[in-house]
Amino acid sequence: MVVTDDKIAADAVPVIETRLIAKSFGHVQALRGASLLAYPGEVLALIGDNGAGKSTLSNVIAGIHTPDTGELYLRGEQVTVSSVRHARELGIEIVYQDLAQAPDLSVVQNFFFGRELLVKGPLRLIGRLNEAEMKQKTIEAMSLLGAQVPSLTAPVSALSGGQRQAIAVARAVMWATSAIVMDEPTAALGTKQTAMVYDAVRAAANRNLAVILVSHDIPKMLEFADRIAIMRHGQVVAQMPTQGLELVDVLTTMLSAEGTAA
Ligand SMILES: Nc1ncnc2c1ncn2[C@@H]1O[C@H](COP(=O)(O)OP(=O)(O)OP(=O)(O)O)[C@@H](O)[C@H]1O
Repeated sequence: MVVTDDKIAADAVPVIETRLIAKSFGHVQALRGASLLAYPGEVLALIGDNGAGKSTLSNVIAGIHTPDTGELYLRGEQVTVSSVRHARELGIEIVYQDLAQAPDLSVVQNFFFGRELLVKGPLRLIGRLNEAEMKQKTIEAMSLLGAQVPSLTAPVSALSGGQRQAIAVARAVMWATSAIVMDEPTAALGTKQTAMVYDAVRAAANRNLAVILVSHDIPKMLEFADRIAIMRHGQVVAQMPTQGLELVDVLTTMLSAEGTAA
């Protein structure tokens, strides 16, 4: 079931579309024909019971897993995403729940990890990092999201979980040009820190990225997300706008949708 949303123009092209993606791990069929649409400027919550396939589908979009069958489309063009690096080249970033960052590196170094800017200019400077420009770009990205940290040069291990996660979101926003996939980005956080990350997520969507947000917090997703996609047994069984949607509707759909794919 796909319920159309008034906010999405009828001719809008999804940033991300998965069509009938299947993925098995040994004998476990994690995805059995998962079809999902994510549009620019929206937060799409991906919900479902444990083992429904949310992380696997996210990981396929982010290039971590290669699907066995099925297709992935980026702005209407079919793509084969061969690695996380390739996904990044296509403008798709992933933010993990485990605050995956290099703890001993600074905020700036984490922002530019693997993508360091080098000084341009005379031969004697070749190979040197352009620390001033990297710092400036980091400040811009953080302020864009309203994220604040005590120091950009201290190791990230010295920061709170919320600050680190806000950095991870800001970093993804800085590099993403199409979509950000977030797998339970607030799972390890307290209330205040969670609010900080949600603010950063909304700011990302406001920059016209599609944000696919895996979450177990259905009430929060009903309030926060623009649309919700429900997964069950490796399929997306419903996608609908959250406006006017009640928790009971979602739970009913989750329970009654067995065997029907979107
Ligand atoms: N790397 C893997 N190796 C083997 N089985 C896996 C692997 N990743 C996922 N699975 C299995 O695939 C199924 C779907 O898992 P997935 O993590 O995608 O579900 P999920 O909806 O994200 O669950 P949860 O909410 O518990 O995180 C599960 O049965 C899981 O055990």
